[in-house]
Amino acid sequence: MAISDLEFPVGVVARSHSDAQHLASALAENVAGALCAAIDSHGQATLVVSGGRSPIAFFKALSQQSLPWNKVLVSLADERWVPTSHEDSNEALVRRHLLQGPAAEARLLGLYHSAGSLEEAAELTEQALRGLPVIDVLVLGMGTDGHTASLFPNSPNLEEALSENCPRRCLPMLAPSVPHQRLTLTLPLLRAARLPLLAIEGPGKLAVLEQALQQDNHKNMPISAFLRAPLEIYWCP
Ligand SMILES: O=C(O)[C@H](O)[C@@H](O)[C@H](O)[C@H](O)COP(=O)(O)O
Repeated sequence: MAISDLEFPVGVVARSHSDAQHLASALAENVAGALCAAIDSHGQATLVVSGGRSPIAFFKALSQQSLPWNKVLVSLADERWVPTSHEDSNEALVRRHLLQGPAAEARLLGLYHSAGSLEEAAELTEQALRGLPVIDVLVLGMGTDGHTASLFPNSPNLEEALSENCPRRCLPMLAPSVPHQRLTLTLPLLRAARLPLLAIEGPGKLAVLEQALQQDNHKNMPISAFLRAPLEIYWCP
């Protein structure tokens, strides 16, 4: 099966790439172009990316793009509630693979805060995110359970985080995989992105995407809350 076999809502564009490196290069060029357009339009650009393993090639390709990186603010769709020195930290991943070379000049608004509890940390992140402009470019990933960001099925707070009028920008979440404690941006903030992109790889995730399209159940497969216009999907076998 290929992504061209799937039926998407109007306004959702899905493209297949020959392999992970070609996907990463195409995604990096598209994101760089959108960041430049945002800077031309309103003087700065806000990029929100996801963590995990898949984005590393994309981060490396994007970091080498020539653009006014000093006018770019980078933040995260979610974070593991671990110190930024921890190997599982998404902030550390972004600093290690994206904020290098030309992109080292970008500013980073991380989500991690040390606190007595995950809930207290989420409150601190909520305050910090009050300064986040409208997201110009959002790059989401997807897990094989249909989660995106840290919007995990069956997680406490999921219903609130997926609410269209959720008053919070950030909520604490629990993941089935370690590190269990997470911080996630919520649906209204993510959905307000001017250019939302989804990057997934492999036949397994394509099957999950097909299931999410068929079920259209945000609680069971949170990714389905984002399978709507405008969305560009990048996939490779
Ligand atoms: O913190 C994270 O892990 C990500 O933000 C998460 O939402 C990721 O996008 C998916 O879990 C896919 O991860 P992989 O790219 O590693 O499959």
